[in-house]
Formats: sequence, C-alpha cells, structure tokens
Amino acid sequence: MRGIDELGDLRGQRVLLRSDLNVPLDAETITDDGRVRASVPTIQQLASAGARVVVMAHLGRPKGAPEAKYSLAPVAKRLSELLGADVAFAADTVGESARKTVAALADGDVALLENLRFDARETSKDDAERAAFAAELAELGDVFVSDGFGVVHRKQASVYDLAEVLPHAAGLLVKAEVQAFAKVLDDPARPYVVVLGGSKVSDKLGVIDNLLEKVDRLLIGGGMAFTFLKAQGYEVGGSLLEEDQLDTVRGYLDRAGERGVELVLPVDVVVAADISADAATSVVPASAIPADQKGLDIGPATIELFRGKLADAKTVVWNGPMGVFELAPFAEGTKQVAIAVSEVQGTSVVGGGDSAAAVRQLGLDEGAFTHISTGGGASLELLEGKVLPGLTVLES
Ligand SMILES: Nc1ncnc2c1ncn2[C@@H]1O[C@H](COP(=O)(O)OP(=O)(O)O)[C@@H](O)[C@H]1O
Ligand SMILES: O=C(OP(=O)(O)O)[C@H](O)COP(=O)(O)O
Repeated sequence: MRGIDELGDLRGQRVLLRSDLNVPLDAETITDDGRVRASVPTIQQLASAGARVVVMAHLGRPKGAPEAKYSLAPVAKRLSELLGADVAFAADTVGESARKTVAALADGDVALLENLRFDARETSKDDAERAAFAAELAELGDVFVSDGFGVVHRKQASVYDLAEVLPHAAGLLVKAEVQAFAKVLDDPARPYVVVLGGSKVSDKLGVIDNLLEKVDRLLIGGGMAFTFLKAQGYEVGGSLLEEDQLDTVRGYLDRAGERGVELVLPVDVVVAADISADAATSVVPASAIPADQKGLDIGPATIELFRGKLADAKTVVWNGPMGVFELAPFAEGTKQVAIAVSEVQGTSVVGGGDSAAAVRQLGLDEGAFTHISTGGGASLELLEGKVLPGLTVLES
C-alpha cells in the first residue's frame, strides 16, 4: 500500500484527506475525541510538507440531507485546538462554501468539509451516483489520501470511488491499523475469544458467519444479544431485535455447536422501561425479560460468566459495549468486561468508536491493551478475512 511519502512533492498540492471523525457528541460537546486525535499525525505530516489539506469526514448516519445535529462544526473546533492552527470549516461538502474555502487555502493550511453524508450520493448503492459525487469531490483536490480506518469497510464515494479518479495513498493511521491487525490475523494464540456487543446489530451479525470458522469462543452482549436470545425461544420485550435475522442466528447457534465453538450468551440482563439516567432498573434472568422492559446491560451473573471465559484467553478481540454505557445504570457490564480484557495475558484488541471511548472513560489507556483500534466494523471485517473495499482500492 503506497504511503504519503510516495506521493512526491506535495507543496501547493490540494490533498483530499478522508479521515474518520465520527465522534460521540452530547449536543455540541465531543465526549471522546480519540478519533480526532488519531487523525492528527497524518494532517500534520501533510501540512508540514506544504500541502493544502482538505479533510473529508462523516458524523453519524444522517439520511442524505443536512441535519444540524450531525454537523461537523464542533469537530472543526476541536481539530483546530489539537493542531494549534486554524481549521477553515466549509458549511457544505461540494457546494460554493467548499469551493471558496478550498480556494482560500495557503500551503500548509487545513480545511474541513461539512458531513459527507449530508449528500445521499456518498453512501449510495448505485455506482454511477457515487462516482458522480466522487467527481465533484475530486474537483476540490489533486491527490487523495485515505486515513479513515473506521470506514475502510464501506464502499462509499469518499472511501472507494475517489481513489479511482485521483492519485492516492494510505495515511499513517490506516497503515498503522492494518499492521496492528496483521499481527492478530497471523496465527492467533489460543484460546482466541471475540466479544461482540453494541447497537449496530444488523451490520455486525454478518461477521459471525466467518468468525465461527476462526475463534474458540464468541461472547455476545450489548444490543447484539437479544436476537440470539429470541432465536433460542425467549421473549426480549422492547430490547433491540433484528426479527428478520432470527433464522440466520439459529444457523449460527447450530454451526457453533457443530464446530465446537463456545457461543456464550447473557444469562441475566439489566432491564428498564426507558433509556434514561434515572430509570428504575432491575436484574432479570435472560429467559424472563418482561414485555414492557428493554435489556440495556448484561447482569452480574453474565459479568462473572464472561470474566471466566476471558481468564485463560491468549487472544481477545472486543467490539461493541455490553450495554448503554453512556448512562451510569447501564455501564457496569462494559466496565467489567473492559477490565477483564485489559487483564488478558496475551493479545488484547479493543475496536470501535464507542468501545474505545468506553475504555478511555474508564481511565484504561493504550498501555492496558495490545491495540485500541479506531474501527469497530472495519476491524471485525478484517479479522473475518474479508476484502475491504477501501483498502483494496488503494492497491490499484
Ligand atoms: N442493550 C443495548 N441496547 C441499546 N443500545 C445498546 C445496548 N448495548 C449497547 N448499546 C449501544 O451501542 C452503542 C455502540 O455500538 P457500536 O456502534 O456497534 O459500537 P462501536 O462504536 O464500539 O463499534 C453505544 O452507544 C451503546 O449505548
Ligand atoms: O463508527 C464507525 O464504525 P464502528 O461503530 O464500527 O466503530 C465508523 O465511523 C463507520 O460508521 P458507519 O458504521 O456509520 O459506516
């Protein structure tokens, strides 16, 4: 994979840089700036080389049109602070504001475009629509650098199509992440345990298919667990559920049994009627979730069960919080699993925007794990052996 150094002299060149700046926000306050920090070294290297750096990023999942709560404006401010230099913020992505902002850049300056996903073409499944958006983005740059590791599993205009129309290279973060995972991929020490949770259930259920061929144990918590519990015949009340995946999940349960993979599900759950910080909570068996309650964290018996399954692991990969850890009543499962993963004698990798935020919130830093990855879905797809569009396109 070509790196920035191989792009030639960048002085005066407009570099379109795809970063993953998808950070958790509480109104306009960034609650964890890990992804912004991780994007800084590449930006600094490009700016020091005299490039005019045009950063492109997404925030959340807006529906293809501008929405104030998904604006990248707070991220531009934080990026300015971290760089110690002004970051010009364009109020649109490929419109007049973007063109003027880029035209006004001097060598070594940095700009950030508004959320790419305010344009439906960014994430379109239609190749021609994405290509048209990439062509408009390409007018704002001479070179493309891909550094948003958290999105390299997405075949999207700013990740994939842009590399087909501009000279391109991988940024420092993408290179470092790929290298870190190569070590895990290459003959993992066993027992090899993957812990899955979080709320992107439909996205991440699919990775289990391939992981069943690779791992010794799969621990499933977070929003991911309830489709499994339902597939086993339990009612899950108002918990997150992928109804249309129940047959697929039954298939996973059968295959895990056949292959001797331990698929470990919660035995108890913290439930509440609403997702709120002052909700009345109770702990119920996973087989007895009341119809009017939602499962929002794993319970104490599950924490013990998971701790036991992690104790002798030699390789652990964890993506997805065990509960709604942002709120104190539902944070304990994530906290205890984070501690258990940090104590693993061997390789421990935490991936994902929210999972990484959770471990940092607990005061566990890079030193407590072999690697904290900025990508959750991206790292899981790498580990399952998939070809990631945003990486293969960089080889072309
Ligand atoms: N049982 C649950 N019900 C609803 N949301 C949950 C549950 N467990 C975890 N979550 C939510 O999952 C989100 C993170 O999911 P995801 O994006 O898949 O993880 P990551 O960003 O680490 O890859 C968090 O905001 C958390 O509140
Ligand atoms: O947060 C992200 O992924 P993650 O939750 O899997 O870590 C990335 O920014 C990708 O976002 P997406 O899953 O909306 O494409």
